[in-house]
Amino acid sequence: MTTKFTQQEILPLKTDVGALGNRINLETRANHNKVDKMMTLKFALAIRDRKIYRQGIQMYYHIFKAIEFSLDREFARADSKWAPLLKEIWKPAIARKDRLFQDLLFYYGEDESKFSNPILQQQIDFVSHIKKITDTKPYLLLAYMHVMYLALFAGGRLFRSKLAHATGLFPKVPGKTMEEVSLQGTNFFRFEVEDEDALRIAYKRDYELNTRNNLTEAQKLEIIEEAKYIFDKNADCVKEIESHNLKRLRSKVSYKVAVYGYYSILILSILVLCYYARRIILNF
Ligand code: HEM
Repeated sequence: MTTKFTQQEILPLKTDVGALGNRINLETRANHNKVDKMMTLKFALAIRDRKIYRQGIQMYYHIFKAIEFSLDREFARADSKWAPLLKEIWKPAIARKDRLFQDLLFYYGEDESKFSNPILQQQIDFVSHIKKITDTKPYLLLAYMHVMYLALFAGGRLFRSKLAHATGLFPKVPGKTMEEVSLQGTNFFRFEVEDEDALRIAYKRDYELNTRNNLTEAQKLEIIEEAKYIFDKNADCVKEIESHNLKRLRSKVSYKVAVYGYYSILILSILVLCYYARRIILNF
């Protein structure tokens, strides 16, 4: 992509409250701030531990896979009223499912069976919600197309710069530099285009052009409500990963306590037995 757009020419000003994207941002500010604070903390931990990091991107794999499945399903419907509008906005370079798949293969040692289906309940519920709700109301995909994909150009960029310095995340691979290895595990945050900003602006422009006059006010309000739900579900899924890890850690600790406890009691009993046996023998 070579075209350079100037932001002022193409995009609605942030103060333009008629633009659906701006309305979503305004109405979800509190939800965004909550998820932003939570994820900044969790991300700092995740990039120190490969296992936690891959759980995080696995969650996003399932979410983006469900969105892109639902988009493709709509595009394939010959009689779809919404497919032409959605196609005007959608850009194949923005798709994330396949890139996350590549990252996950890297982190799970090429074993697809370890991540192909969600196992945590919040993720299972969110995925089934996305597929179901967009089946009957395809225009709700517009909430996902704004919230999930534009996040990549804002918070996603911050994540990418932090990832570049997260050397502990990447394994040492003989014959490869750390930079080469890190490229294999960070496809999610990169776009295969010449000019990433041009992609973002074209996407936002087409979103605005196609949503301003082609939706009823009631549909716009539903999209805004769905956007709030998306932020809240993101937070729920992150919280669930944390409590899942805590549970596993606790069960490991209690297992150790149980095992060590058993051996300690055994050794103590042997010592007590020896002590009394010695006393009995000495008394004879
Ligand atoms: C550590 C986590 C995050 C940080 C630091 C962060 C940061 C940011 C920043 C700096 C902006 C630009 C604000 C502006 O231009 O006025 C932004 C916008 C945005 N973020 Fe986040 N964000 C985070 C997480 C998320 C998540 C998890 C989502 C979605 C689930 C999200 C969705 C969005 C959206 C939709 C926008 C508006 C983009 C646009 O209109 O172009 N963010 N974020």
